[in-house]
Amino acid sequence: MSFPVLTVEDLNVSFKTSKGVVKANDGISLEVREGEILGLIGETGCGKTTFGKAILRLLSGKVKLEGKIVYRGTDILSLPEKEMRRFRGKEIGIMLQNPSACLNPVLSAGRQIAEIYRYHEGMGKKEAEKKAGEMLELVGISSLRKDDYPHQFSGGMLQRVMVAIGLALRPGLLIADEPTKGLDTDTKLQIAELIVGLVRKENASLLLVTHDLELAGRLADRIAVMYAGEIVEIGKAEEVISNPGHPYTCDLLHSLPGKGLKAVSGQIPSLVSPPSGCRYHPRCSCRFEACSQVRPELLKNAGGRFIRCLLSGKEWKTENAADSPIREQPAFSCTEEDTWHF
Ligand SMILES: Nc1ncnc2c1ncn2[C@@H]1O[C@H](COP(=O)(O)OP(=O)(O)OP(=O)(O)O)[C@@H](O)[C@H]1O
Ligand code: NI
Repeated sequence: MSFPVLTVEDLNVSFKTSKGVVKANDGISLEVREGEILGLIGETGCGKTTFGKAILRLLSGKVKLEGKIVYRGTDILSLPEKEMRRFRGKEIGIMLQNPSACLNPVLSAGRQIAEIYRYHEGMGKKEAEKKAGEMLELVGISSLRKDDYPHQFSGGMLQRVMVAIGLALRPGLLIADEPTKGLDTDTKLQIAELIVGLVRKENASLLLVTHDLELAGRLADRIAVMYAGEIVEIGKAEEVISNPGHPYTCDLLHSLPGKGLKAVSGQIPSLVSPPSGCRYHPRCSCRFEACSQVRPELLKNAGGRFIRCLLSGKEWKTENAADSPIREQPAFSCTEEDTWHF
């Protein structure tokens, strides 16, 4: 098994807001391994972008970060800001959501890429522009368009520019936050395949943040499922998709167009005061009494899958019966006859 390049341990991220403290990431632990594509999925507001940005310390506002983030031996949370600026893009690249907001509207695409080489690698103007042109070609844009401004590109083309920026310094890990959002189906797949192809060619790793489970199922090696600031399941992509271990993953699968389009019922929970016990219990069709009282841990099962659900644990306890399990529950199983394939 390949070794982890990024290890996140017990990451807590909270924002102080007028409505209270938002715990956007609550005890997240996961690793991204060398050469792997890890899909991070979950509904809107569950904390995916917060997680991606926390890795590169890009969060702003009244934010508190606790835990450990280590990339190839570098403890990111204790790097001085000056070193952090060198680290971003060079060691870990990031493509943030919404290219038109990330790109500078008054600089040409080529110039924005060239600036990266000038800043990080001290290249002269000519050389940096030549490299920028090569990078554009690599992502499928003619270098003849290097002097075009962001508004002259289509949505798909702008995403290609973002890919060029994210990979300009050949980082070992790329974080791509919803890189296909707002694109039509064909373009979506083209962009996702472009990113995956380039990452694989470099033997780099990819953290693919998306709420598109189908895309993650198709392209990722492993999938991590997030719910209300927590990871509820991590496992091999084909296993998570063919046999979801958490009721939430199962419900997400049923919400896909080809699988019934049954939206996950109930409300997305508040991250200021999340539900007690298992955070998914108010929406879970498999819940039993203990689910509202006992907070399940993320436990590894015999198949190497991590699942945070009382139904997948062998024994569980409630506050009232601290010493003995009240009863054994059958393991959760997703009620779907045909198997899932992407
Ligand atoms: N700078 C901030 N200040 C205050 N709250 C924030 C900030 N950034 C994010 N949040 C809150 O943290 C929670 C998680 O947001 P986040 O953007 O990480 O979710 P997400 O899973 O990426 O959602 P989406 O799929 O919509 O992009 C939300 O409740 C959001 O309102
Ligand atoms: Ni997001």
